[in-house]
Amino acid sequence: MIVFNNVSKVYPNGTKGLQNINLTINDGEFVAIIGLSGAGKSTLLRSINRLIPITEGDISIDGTSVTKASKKELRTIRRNIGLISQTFNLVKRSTVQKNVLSGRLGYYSTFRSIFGLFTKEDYDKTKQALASVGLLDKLRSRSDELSGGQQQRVSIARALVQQADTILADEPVASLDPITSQKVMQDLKKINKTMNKTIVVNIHSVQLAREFADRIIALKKGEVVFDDSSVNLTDERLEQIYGKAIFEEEAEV
Ligand SMILES: Nc1ncnc2c1ncn2[C@@H]1O[C@H](COP(=O)(O)OP(=O)(O)OP(=O)(O)O)[C@@H](O)[C@H]1O
Repeated sequence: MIVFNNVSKVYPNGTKGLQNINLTINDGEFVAIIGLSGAGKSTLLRSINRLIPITEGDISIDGTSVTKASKKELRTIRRNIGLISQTFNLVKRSTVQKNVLSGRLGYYSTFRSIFGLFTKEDYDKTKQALASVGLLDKLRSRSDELSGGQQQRVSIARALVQQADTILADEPVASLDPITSQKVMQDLKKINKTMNKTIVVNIHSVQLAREFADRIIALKKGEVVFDDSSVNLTDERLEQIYGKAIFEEEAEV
């Protein structure tokens, strides 16, 4: 369970990224965060694993404060949170196998990680994870030989071998075509349902948010302006979040 308690973030230049956020994300939920560019989606998502430090309030996971965690505690917290981003963050010249294996690094001391001393179990887990995103046949391919959608699925596999309970996905489909976006979202949904992982995804597409998320949280200027089941995201609420322009844009598509 992820709990935001009166959380605010003011960037050093004075920009308010988040304003007094109170939220509870339960285990196994699939949550989409929507809102205009600059609304605070990335700030919210990246504050969960303290990639962005908050300036007020507290964020806790299963009762442990992320905000107050020591370096060592933070390492353990981060091991339990997979992060998927728009740019996939793969080592492009490395094989798919090596990229996925790197998800195991959080379990090892620096020494072992430098020398890549992985166990048979690590290799088996890598295969399983790649199979679950339909990419086992790419095990030995170089990552930059894969399409964008395949690379994103490799990054999902890396999060899976990490055996994290929570997966944060920051615009995971922003650079993918509509069909590939659907496939990646389906993979995330499958992981959510079959492995009971908590998924929090920042997404610009309201349509995909509605289709895949159980719960939608909308931000506007750093504040939560909608937090409800996807089915309750009516046109009226959408207009409050995005303004009238959203309907004009949808009509153009
Ligand atoms: N490092 C930073 N320094 C100063 N201001 C920042 C910084 N990062 C983000 N901001 C500001 O904080 C606000 C929230 O930004 P954030 O990136 O969280 O929005 P977002 O909803 O994820 O936007 P997008 O959809 O464009 O990614 C914006 O006004 C942004 O300009």
